[in-house]
Amino acid sequence: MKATIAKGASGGIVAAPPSKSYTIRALFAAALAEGESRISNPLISDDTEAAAEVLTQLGTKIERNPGHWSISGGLLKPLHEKLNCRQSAATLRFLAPVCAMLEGTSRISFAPGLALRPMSPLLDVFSQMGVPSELTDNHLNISGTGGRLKTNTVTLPGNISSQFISGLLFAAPLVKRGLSINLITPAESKDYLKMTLSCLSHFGIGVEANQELSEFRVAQQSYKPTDYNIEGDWSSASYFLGLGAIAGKVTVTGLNENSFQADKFVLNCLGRMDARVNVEKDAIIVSPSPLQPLQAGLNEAIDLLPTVACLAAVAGGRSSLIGIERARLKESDRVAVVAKNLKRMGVEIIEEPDRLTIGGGYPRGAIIDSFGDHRIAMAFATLATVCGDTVITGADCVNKTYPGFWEDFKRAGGKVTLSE
Ligand SMILES: O=C(O)C1=C[C@@H](OP(=O)(O)O)[C@@H](O)[C@H](O)C1
Ligand SMILES: C=C(OP(=O)(O)O)C(=O)O
Repeated sequence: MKATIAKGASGGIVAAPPSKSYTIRALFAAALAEGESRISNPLISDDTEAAAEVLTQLGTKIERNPGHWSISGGLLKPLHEKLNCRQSAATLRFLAPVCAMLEGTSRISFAPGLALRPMSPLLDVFSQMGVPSELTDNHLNISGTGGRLKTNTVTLPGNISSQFISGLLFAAPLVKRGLSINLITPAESKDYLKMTLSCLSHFGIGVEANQELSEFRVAQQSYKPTDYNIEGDWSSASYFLGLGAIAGKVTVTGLNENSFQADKFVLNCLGRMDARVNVEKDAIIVSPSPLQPLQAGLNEAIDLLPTVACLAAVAGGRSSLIGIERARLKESDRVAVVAKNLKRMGVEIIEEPDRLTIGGGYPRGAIIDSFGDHRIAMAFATLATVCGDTVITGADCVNKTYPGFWEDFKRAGGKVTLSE
């Protein structure tokens, strides 16, 4: 599908969709809790459907009602059909450790693109545990040992993906005599770990963690069923907060100002760029104004790279974004793809392994290759409102986390034509 973007966006009001990361966390916690849990305002997208599907295949009952899902969990057992994580790395990295704690073999599959993303740190942990696993292309077989491990202390790096640690934290309560997790390099994306700890606590799981989030102790314990409301997604909201800053006044509702979500950092970036931001009780209003260049480290809000790079492309000066190397390990090599597409728009850009230097100015219309990456498509749709004459290819990739994006883009006054 192609999205053709015309110049200008008059602005409007957009309700932030529910958080993808919290929806997947709540689904896993509810599936591990024996009894009935209720998840209100779940995100329905390809990633969350993948999580719901694999958990259903393991025995979770999910009843879909208007506005909430009722989850009957607690009795997970591997079947013999493939557990397909699709493109969702969070689903894969949370599912694999849980399957390692079940009795019997789980056969996991995932989209070819996901096979290009790191999994070895988790496989190394399974080897430490004495849990046999076998990864071939986009298939992962795990012979679960029912929580009986060779060791109750495991180590792994913290600077490749926080999802490995989150996945181990979800599985840890199932381990006989509990599990200790020690990071051999400092954790990055720490806010995502805070999201995991917060979700676990809500479902009755206590975790002892040190201040640096480099050591975790989890006793063997049972998840407790509960009700859980999903807050608005700051990553998805970032595109419309940015649109307000560069095109037309946008009001975004449904965001939690005190959220643990990493991408709340977009407010910090907008503020430092002199954007006109007004935070009200249940609304954030951003109005167009000349933007200042930005020097920022994004290693703790890695999904913001496309959004912030596109804002920097219209700032009055040269911006520098560092701490971005992990963005090369996402649905695309986002550093390279952002650089390639900004160059196509005539934006001056220097790409280095862990830094993008962006000369702000006046981007021109171009053909933007999303490389199938939802965050590339959404960020460049925002930028394209300043110049128009832009076609984004593979525009349906937004379905991974934001199926309603193009409708909301129009709601924010954006002018887009979708075609095959
Ligand atoms: O735990 C999560 O829900 C996520 C963690 C982040 O990954 P990393 O920790 O690998 O950076 C982020 O990129 C991803 O979109 C969602
Ligand atoms: C990288 C992302 O998700 P995941 O790692 O779960 O595939 C994302 O949503 O940008």
